[in-house]
Amino acid sequence: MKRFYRTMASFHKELLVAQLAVKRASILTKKISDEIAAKTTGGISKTDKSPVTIGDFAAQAIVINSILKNFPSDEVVGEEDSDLIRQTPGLGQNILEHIQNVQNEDKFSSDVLGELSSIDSVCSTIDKGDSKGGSSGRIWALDPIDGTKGFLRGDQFAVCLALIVDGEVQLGVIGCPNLLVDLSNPSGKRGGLFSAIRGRGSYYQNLFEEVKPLDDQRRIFLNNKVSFAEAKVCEGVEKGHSSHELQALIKEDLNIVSKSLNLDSQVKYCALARGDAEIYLRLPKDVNYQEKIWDHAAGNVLITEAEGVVSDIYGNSLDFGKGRTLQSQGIVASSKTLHADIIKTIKKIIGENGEELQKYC
Ligand SMILES: Nc1ncnc2c1ncn2[C@@H]1O[C@H](COP(=O)(O)OS(=O)(=O)O)[C@@H](OP(=O)(O)O)[C@H]1O
Ligand SMILES: [Mg+2]
Ligand SMILES: [Mg+2]
Ligand SMILES: [Mg+2]
Repeated sequence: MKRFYRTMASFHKELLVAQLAVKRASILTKKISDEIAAKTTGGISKTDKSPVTIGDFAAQAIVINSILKNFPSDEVVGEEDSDLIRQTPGLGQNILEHIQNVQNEDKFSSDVLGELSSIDSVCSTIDKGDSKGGSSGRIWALDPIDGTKGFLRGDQFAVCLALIVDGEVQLGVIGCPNLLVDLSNPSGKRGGLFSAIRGRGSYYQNLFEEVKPLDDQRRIFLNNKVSFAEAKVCEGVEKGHSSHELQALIKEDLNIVSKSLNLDSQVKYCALARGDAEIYLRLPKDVNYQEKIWDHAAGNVLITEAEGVVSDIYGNSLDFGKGRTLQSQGIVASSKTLHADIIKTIKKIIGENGEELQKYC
């Protein structure tokens, strides 16, 4: 019965809510990103020393409020919590002001998304992202700003939202406020909205235009006609998030000659899905690091629905039903035609079961 429900589900309402909420959060974060680029604002450190900004908190509040207004029984796995806001004088007021500004600017979406009007409701909404995840029920995975380090540099970042049903990602929406519409035109327009529904395909439209029905958006695919000699690779920017050393060895072994595209956040998945590159390598920098589900859920369905493949570094598909983390190592996403050879090369370098992996971490 569950399987029947899944194949019949269209997720139309979920998609509309997700797209409008991601767009609203993207307008807000883009404004802050531009202020950061102009050096008028900055970030704060969490207890684990990773960065967080008013943008992360405000975006999480907006998106969770929108989801729970429409689907009150759903759960959310969100990256942030409100502890720091409650401990820092003035922070809550600052976040609320940003939220209210975007609600005014984006007023016509308020019928669907609702509005937040107090610091208390902002904090309690952020804390509703505390689901433990798991393999049953409807659970949204939210990264309000993925690539916070990129965001703080004025580079790439993304607002990422996915719906996981019974452990399987069914829908993903990613807003990329700083992504060029055309990578070959650096002074051109920016802003991409990427959406995918399992069984329906992956789609793209300009982020800052009115959200269109899927059929009026551009259907996108990975480039499946490219050899390693022509292939372009996406890698992260931060050397602490993936092993650039090991990635260089893999590229060398596969005779990949083109210069990598270094992009923060799930924008890497979006670049592949749009055909800007064919391979995404994320080899672990720490053997014990567990990737978070919100860092990969939306990108996962975007790639598979664009006729690509995503796996861990051993070629196994990713399991989004294990909790708040993926209990696997690293990520390899690529065109179908290239994936098996990439995994073969990785195993040749690190060993069939990663016996040599530690050397590169
Ligand atoms: N050690 C380690 N290994 C792997 N990943 C880590 C690690 N530490 C942090 N993170 C997560 O990386 C998320 C950002 O990933 P990016 O793809 O933007 O990184 S990068 O492009 O390589 O710089 C980042 O997400 P955000 O916090 O949302 O920015 C983290 O969840
Ligand atoms: Mg973070
Ligand atoms: Mg992230
Ligand atoms: Mg984040």
